[in-house]
This record gives sequence, C-alpha cells and structure tokens, in this order.
Amino acid sequence: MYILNSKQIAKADKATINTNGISSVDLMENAATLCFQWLHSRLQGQQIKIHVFCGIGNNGGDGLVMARHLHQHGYNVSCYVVNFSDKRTNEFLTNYNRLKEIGEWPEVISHENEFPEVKFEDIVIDAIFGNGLSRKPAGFSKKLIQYINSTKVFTLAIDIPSGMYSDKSNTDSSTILNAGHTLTFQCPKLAFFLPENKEAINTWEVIDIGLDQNFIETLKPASHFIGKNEIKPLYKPRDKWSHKGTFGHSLIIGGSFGKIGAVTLASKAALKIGSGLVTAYTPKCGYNILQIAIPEAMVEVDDDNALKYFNFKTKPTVIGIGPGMGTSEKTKLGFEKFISENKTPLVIDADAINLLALNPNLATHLPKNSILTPHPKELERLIGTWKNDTDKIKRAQKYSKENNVIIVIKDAHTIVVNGNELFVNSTGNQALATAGSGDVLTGIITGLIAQGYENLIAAIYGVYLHGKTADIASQEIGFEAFTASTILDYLPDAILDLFKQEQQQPQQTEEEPEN
Ligand SMILES: NC(=O)C1=CN([C@@H]2O[C@H](COP(=O)(O)OP(=O)(O)OC[C@H]3O[C@@H](n4cnc5c(N)ncnc54)[C@H](OP(=O)(O)O)[C@@H]3O)[C@@H](O)[C@H]2O)[C@@H](O)CC1
Ligand SMILES: Nc1ncnc2c1ncn2[C@@H]1O[C@H](COP(=O)(O)OP(=O)(O)O)[C@@H](O)[C@H]1O
Ligand SMILES: [K+]
Repeated sequence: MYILNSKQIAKADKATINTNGISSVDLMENAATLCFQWLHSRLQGQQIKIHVFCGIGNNGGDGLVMARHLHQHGYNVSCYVVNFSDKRTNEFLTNYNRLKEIGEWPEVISHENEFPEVKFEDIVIDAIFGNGLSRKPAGFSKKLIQYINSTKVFTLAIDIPSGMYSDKSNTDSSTILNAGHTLTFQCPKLAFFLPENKEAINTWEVIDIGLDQNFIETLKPASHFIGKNEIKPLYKPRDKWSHKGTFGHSLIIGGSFGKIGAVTLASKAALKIGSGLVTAYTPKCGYNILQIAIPEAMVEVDDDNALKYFNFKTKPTVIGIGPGMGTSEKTKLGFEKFISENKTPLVIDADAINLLALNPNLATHLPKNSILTPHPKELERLIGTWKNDTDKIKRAQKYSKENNVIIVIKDAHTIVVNGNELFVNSTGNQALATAGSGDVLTGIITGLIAQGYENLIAAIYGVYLHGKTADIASQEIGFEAFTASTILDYLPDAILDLFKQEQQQPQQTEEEPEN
C-alpha cells in the first residue's frame, strides 16, 4: 500500500472528483459517514458525551458531517467551530448549513475563554486540522489542543491528529493533539511511523474513501507500507529437485571474546530462513562454541580473540558482517582491507557499521545495493545527528543515494531506505526489544540473499518476517519471555502465516467493528 504525502493526497482528491463524477461534498459525506459508522458500531447509542471540534477547512467539514449523523442517531453531542480563520471552504459551509437545517447550531470558539468543559470520561472528535495544516498551531488553537491533551480524554482523530503534518516534522509536540485512535483517509501517513510522534499517534486504521487508484499510480509514490499483501508475492517457492547448492552459501563474519553469541544467532538465522549452506568466520575463541551450538554450520577461524586477517577460504554467495565483531585496532585494520578488496554482496551490521562510520571513504568500496542495518545509535554515527525525524530520513536517503546502498533504519517501525524510496514495515512489537534481535535480522536477510532474493527484497521481506515472529509469539507467550532465539523458533509460523487468512485493513487496533 502506498504512503502518499500531503500534495499527492490533495491531487488524488481533485483527480477523483474530476474523473469519477463524484462531487467534493459527496466525497466528504462518504468519508465522514464511514467515520461515524466506525464510532456508532462501537458505542451502539450509549449516551457518552461527545465533543466534535471542527476547524474551518475540509477536516472541519468532516467533523460537521459526523456531528449531523451523531445527532440524527440520538447521541449526546456538542459541536464547535474552532474559528482560527475567517476563510471557510465550500464543503465546510455546505455541511455547516446541513447541520443548522436539522436544528443544531455549532458553538463558535474564538478565544480560550470559550473552551467547553471536557471531562476524562467524554469522547472528543478531532476535526480541527487535517491534511491542509500549513504551519504549526498557535494562539488559541494551540491552547485548545493543549487543553484537550491535559484532560486525557479519549480522542478520535479524523484523518490525522491535529497539528501533525502527514509527511514532515512538527517537533513542537505541545502543538499536536494526542489521539487515542486515528481514522485516516485512503492511506497511512509517514508521520505515524516517526518516533517523535509517539505521544500523538496511538492506534490507527485506514478508511478507504475510494480515491482514483489509476491516478494514484501515475504519481509513482516513493513510499510504501509493507503488509502481508505486499510480502506474499515475494515468496520464492522451492523446486522439488532443488538441493542445498540451490540455496546459496551464507558467510557470517563476526564475534569476539565474550560476543560469540551474536555470530551464533546470525548464523542460526541464516540457516533457519533457508540458506543452503552457512559458514561462520570468527576468532579462534569462537570455534568450539559455534561447532557445538550449530551442528549444521561450518566454522573458519581467524586470530585468537578478535578478527584480524579476514582471510577465509569459503566462497560465499553473500556475507553478513558485524555482529559481535568489536572495533579493536587490529579488527579495524583488517576490516578496512577486507572492504576495499571485497566484491561479494554484503549485509553490514553492528560494529561493521561503526567501523564504516569511522572511515567514511570506505563506503565507496561497498558493492552496489549492500544492505546496512543500523539501530538508531549506529545510524547517527553513520549519517550524523539529525534535527528531527524527517531530517533523519532525508540524511539516510542522501547516504543511500551517494553510496548506492540500502539502509534498514531499525526501530519500532523499521524503514527500509533505497534512494528516495521508503518501505515502512508493518510488523513487530516491543518483544523485539531484547539483546541479539538485530543479529538475528542480519542472519535472516543474509540467508534470503543466499537463496536468490534480490537485496532490496531480502531487506523488506526479512524485516517483515522478523517482526511477524514477535507478533505471533507475543499472542502466545507475551513480551518479556521473548528472546532473540524465540525469533528463530517462530520463523516457521511467520512464513506459514503468509499463506493463511487474507490480510485485513492495515490497522493497529485489536478489535473489529461489530456489525
Ligand atoms: N474532497 C476532499 O478533498 C476531501 C477531504 N477530506 C478532508 O479534508 C481535509 C483537508 O482539508 P483542507 O485542505 O481544507 O485542510 P484543513 O486541514 O481542514 O484546514 C486547512 C485550513 O486551515 C488553515 N491552517 C492550516 N494550518 C493552520 C494553522 N497552524 N493555524 C491556523 N490555520 C491554519 C489553512 O489556512 P492557510 O494555510 O490557507 O493559510 C486552511 O484554511 C483532509 O484532512 C480530510 O479530513 C475528506 O473529507 C475526504 C474528501
Ligand atoms: N519496540 C520495538 N518494536 C518493534 N521492533 C523493535 C522494538 N525494539 C527493537 N525492535 C527491533 O529489534 C531489533 C533490534 O536490533 P538491535 O538494536 O541491533 O539489537 P541487537 O544489537 O541486540 O542485536 C531491530 O530489528 C528493531 O527494529
Ligand atoms: K484532525
């Protein structure tokens, strides 16, 4: 599914109206009615006080439509116009009149003295600012957002929490409404996945308002939300006559004294995802550990307690390098020599990223489409300190383009960056916040490339499956007891799940609407 930016959404709105013979007011009526139905199916007429705060643009228009339906269904609702400007859109005015026609006059709020009392047990519908936000809220609209936030009331945001831009940073979180749930139109917004918005975005789901898909294709959107529908077609079925040689040879380079576990986990993961052969290349101190821990793997050794020579004999299909490797001087020198001579596809993680960051010229030697898998701290070493999360993405895109590499920005929402393209992962949860889970990801991606998955696909697919293990396992064992080894245990379930029930609407809510 595409992630459209605010300009693309506005264009798609216009194109749908122009070519599909639907008026803008009808598009709004459909969109907002779906939002009303979402709430109605949950409340079933309960007399909870509902406050609908409407701006003066089309987001406000949505709020007015919802207020009308809520009144007509007998809810206890108060509707307010947040009068931050004299401009009103036609669709707003049409729905303002429709509300008046049923005898309901919205209250106009033009000053902070006019804020209604909002109680914790009420419900707020946030239709103040939507996709047309052009600057951060100020004055009494900012105060209103802060007031609503201070009540901790449940807030249903329409399209996007007010004060949040869909595709760029508003780093002043005090000007963003904290939504309990967001009903977003047509597609998820990039802002939902940025750590800086973690207070404002909680659960969300997409409301399909039927924008013209053919037109959206012509926009060639560069950002994608990766769910099961996107992943399933990537799966490569195995031929009956295939043999271990068909599925490539992964070489995992890493480990140092006290950190052989990292290379062990990555090697196991490469095997478990289906690499035909796996060799671990590690310091001598790792030999017995690896041979005992993984009977399926071969082991080659380097110097005593840390890597130095990087002179393995294996001829691998792909190399995963970095887990547990350390950054000692001898390892650094050996690594630099290795990178400047190596031509084999690479997955670069952990200390290999740290060493790359220490010597930026090395990146020019990386084979095209090498994959880097930094966690936030490693990313900062690589691309420098960012001002905000959109700056972070821009810097990663620049690094990716300059060096022809793919960057996997690991986080609660992992984003795969390939030049301008972004692939936002939909799976994973806080169970993965455990030592070694990144090492396992390195092994998974390496093992996928060994089997013939293209590098970009291996990164997207690997990140999805890695997260999926946590989604499945946490239903059965919770978060705490999940360890990096649990990822390996649940990889079979994650793969088989691709062929189970069809994907539902992308959403981050646990319940389905009742009919
Ligand atoms: N048919 C359709 O198109 C459909 C659209 N839909 C709905 O429309 C929404 C987009 O509507 P929209 O474009 O009218 O923008 P919206 O966010 O309501 O307000 C813009 C107004 O706010 C103003 N403004 C901005 N920032 C400000 C600030 N900080 N402080 C003060 N003022 C500020 C801005 O002023 P300006 O920037 O021009 O100075 C302008 O007057 C979209 O999110 C969805 O909910 C759905 O119904 C589906 C069908
Ligand atoms: N809260 C979270 N939600 C989802 N995924 C997470 C969360 N915390 C961590 N992860 C995932 O776990 C992995 C952690 O990687 P990393 O920090 O490199 O671990 P390690 O160095 O211990 O191997 C990444 O894939 C990251 O996306
Ligand atoms: K809103």
